[in-house]
Amino acid sequence: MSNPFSNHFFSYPRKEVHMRKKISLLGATGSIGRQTIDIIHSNPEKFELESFSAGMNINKVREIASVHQPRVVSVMRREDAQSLKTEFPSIQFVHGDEGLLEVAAHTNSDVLVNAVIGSVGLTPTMEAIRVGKTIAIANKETLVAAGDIVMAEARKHNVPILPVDSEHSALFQALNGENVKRVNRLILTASGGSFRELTREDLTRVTVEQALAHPNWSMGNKLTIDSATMMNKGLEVIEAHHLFDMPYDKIDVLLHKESIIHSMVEFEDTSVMAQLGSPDMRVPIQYALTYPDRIQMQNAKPLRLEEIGQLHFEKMDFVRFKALALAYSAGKEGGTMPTAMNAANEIAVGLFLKGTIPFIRIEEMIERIMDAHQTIAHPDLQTILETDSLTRKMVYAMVELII
Ligand SMILES: NC(=O)C1=CN([C@@H]2O[C@H](COP(=O)(O)OP(=O)(O)OC[C@H]3O[C@@H](n4cnc5c(N)ncnc54)[C@H](OP(=O)(O)O)[C@@H]3O)[C@@H](O)[C@H]2O)C=CC1
Ligand SMILES: CC(=O)[C@@H](O)[C@H](O)COP(=O)(O)O
Ligand SMILES: [Mn+2]
Repeated sequence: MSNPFSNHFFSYPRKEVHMRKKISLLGATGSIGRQTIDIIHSNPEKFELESFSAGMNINKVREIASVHQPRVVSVMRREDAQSLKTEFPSIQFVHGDEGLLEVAAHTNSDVLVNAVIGSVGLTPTMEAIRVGKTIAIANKETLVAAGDIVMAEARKHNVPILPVDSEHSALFQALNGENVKRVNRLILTASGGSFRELTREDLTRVTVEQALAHPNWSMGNKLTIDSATMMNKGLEVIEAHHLFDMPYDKIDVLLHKESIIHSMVEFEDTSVMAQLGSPDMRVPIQYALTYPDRIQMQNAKPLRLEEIGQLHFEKMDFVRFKALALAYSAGKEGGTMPTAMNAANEIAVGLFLKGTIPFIRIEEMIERIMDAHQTIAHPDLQTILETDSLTRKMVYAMVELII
């Protein structure tokens, strides 16, 4: 980059958002998806839902479709698409992987909000970048599985990748207008998740229900488990590496149980810029949609530090939170290793949620997959997709052997 103050994130002119943005939304029925719909619904003069995708929650699809009347909707199964078409004849219904591509890239939207869960978000994101859509990315697995390729494609097509994840939105805001060359380190805060007070011995006895009780955030099940294992922070370290082009030795994690400071940037002169707020994902979602402007938040939960009183910080313990150590190691290795780690995590978390494996086995399985994985350096998209698919099969085969 010739001008260090203007990478492709920060080169936008400072102006108010007057245009009514058309939005495509992957994962509309999920936690981020619903909050995105909430923002669109609260600001009809600013945003319009052009197209959306969902998986199996057809009742929620009906609800969103009847209120927003989008042009195109994708669902997972063909039979759902067919029956929805009879209920909403003016909407085009598509399905499956092709449907995700159609919603993400082939409708008349300005912005793709990628809020689907898992690396299934990768191919539609690549396609949306190729046709020049701005990407608001919540779906961290896409960047973990293929960050080098996604960011290179975004640079090639001059497409902004705007962070939605709360920590990355915080870093993005703290870096706004700064010289990224003067950064000492990025400091990602971590709540510690549902089991932050437990020892590793305690973790052998925890239940799915306990794991799903996050202390600060209401999120989808997979992410809530990732937060409890601390793999979420590992995925976020890799996400930050790609989004901000930052080496791993300049990305730290700090335990901060209140989730009020969403992350920080320390500069060479020792100044630290932090972004604070009540835990409310609508704030980073809306910021990604209005950037570089800001608009009022409906039903806001303003931060009142005098009511909170104290904020707490602790050094990260990489022995206790082994999944974070695995993620740093996968990120530093690069190539297909983060792809394999991510795929192993997705399957292992799914197995834990179904009650097939105990909580502590999640990280054990990831470690075994990483030990066995032969990293391919500088993979292309096809190699990434093959690694993802092969790793999933390997995890299932491993489970057959253990149970
Ligand atoms: N929730 C949060 O607060 C935050 C989330 N994120 C990230 O955002 C992403 C979404 O998270 P979250 O909203 O919690 O997830 P949810 O589980 O709540 O929602 C997932 C969405 O993806 C859909 N979906 C699931 N599998 C498929 C599939 N195979 N094909 C098509 N659609 C599918 C679901 O459809 P359906 O329900 O209809 O089956 C649903 O709409 C994740 O990457 C997460 O890490 C990042 C920061 C915060
Ligand atoms: C809200 C959000 O961004 C989540 O990804 C969050 O980071 C989970 O919190 P912890 O992983 O810190 O528990
Ligand atoms: Mn996060």
